[in-house]
Amino acid sequence: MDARQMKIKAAEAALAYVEDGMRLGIGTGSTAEEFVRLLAEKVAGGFRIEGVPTSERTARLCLELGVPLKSLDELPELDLTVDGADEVDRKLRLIKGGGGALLREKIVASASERMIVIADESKVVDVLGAFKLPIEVNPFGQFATRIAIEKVASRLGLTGDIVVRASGDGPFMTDGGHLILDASFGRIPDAEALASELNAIPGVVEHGLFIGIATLAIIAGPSGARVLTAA
Ligand SMILES: O=C(CO)[C@H](O)[C@H](O)COP(=O)(O)O
Repeated sequence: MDARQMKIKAAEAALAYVEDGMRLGIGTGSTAEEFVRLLAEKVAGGFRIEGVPTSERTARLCLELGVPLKSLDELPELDLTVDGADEVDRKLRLIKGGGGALLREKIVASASERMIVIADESKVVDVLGAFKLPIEVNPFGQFATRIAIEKVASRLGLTGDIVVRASGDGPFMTDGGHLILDASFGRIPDAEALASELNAIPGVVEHGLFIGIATLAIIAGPSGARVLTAA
């Protein structure tokens, strides 16, 4: 089974949790896009859902494939969000934001009763942090914000480069008009402490640590999909 087939397997398994009439948060990234494709087939067959996309990219795909969309303001309470992740640990703590959509992803998932993560085995880790932690920051005062992040990291014993994410010739801009700083901290032994320290920095809009948000993960490997619940 190749990488794409594993993503499809995880997406298929997640679809079994989606019920007719649900208000559904729809994630961003290549795994979430497999989910959108499968969902679109069900919708074409008469299945009714109302979707809230977590990015402009996902919104475009949904519209192209006929998945009905609403804004989060129209549907501020959702039944379920299905989304990918860059890392997931055994307590279902996540790093997200590889696709730069972490702010909307976190808002949508937090407005949902449940969040199901879909991923392949390569995303499961013992300790978060091998994937660079995306931190979304306001462009205003970005250097001051970076210094504040470095100070917080150093207090927690974390070091490593913090780099502005690029896109083409310029910086990558999120759907909300912010920058992403990718922090190469390596292993993050206390994700809760880092999350709350980052939340306290005014220029930090959001960060990619999702703690206490995911309720279930569907992890696909070469022999099929398995369900991961918080240890
Ligand atoms: O957080 C995300 C986007 O902001 C994605 O869900 C994450 O990057 C995983 O993407 P993929 O399924 O392509 O590996």
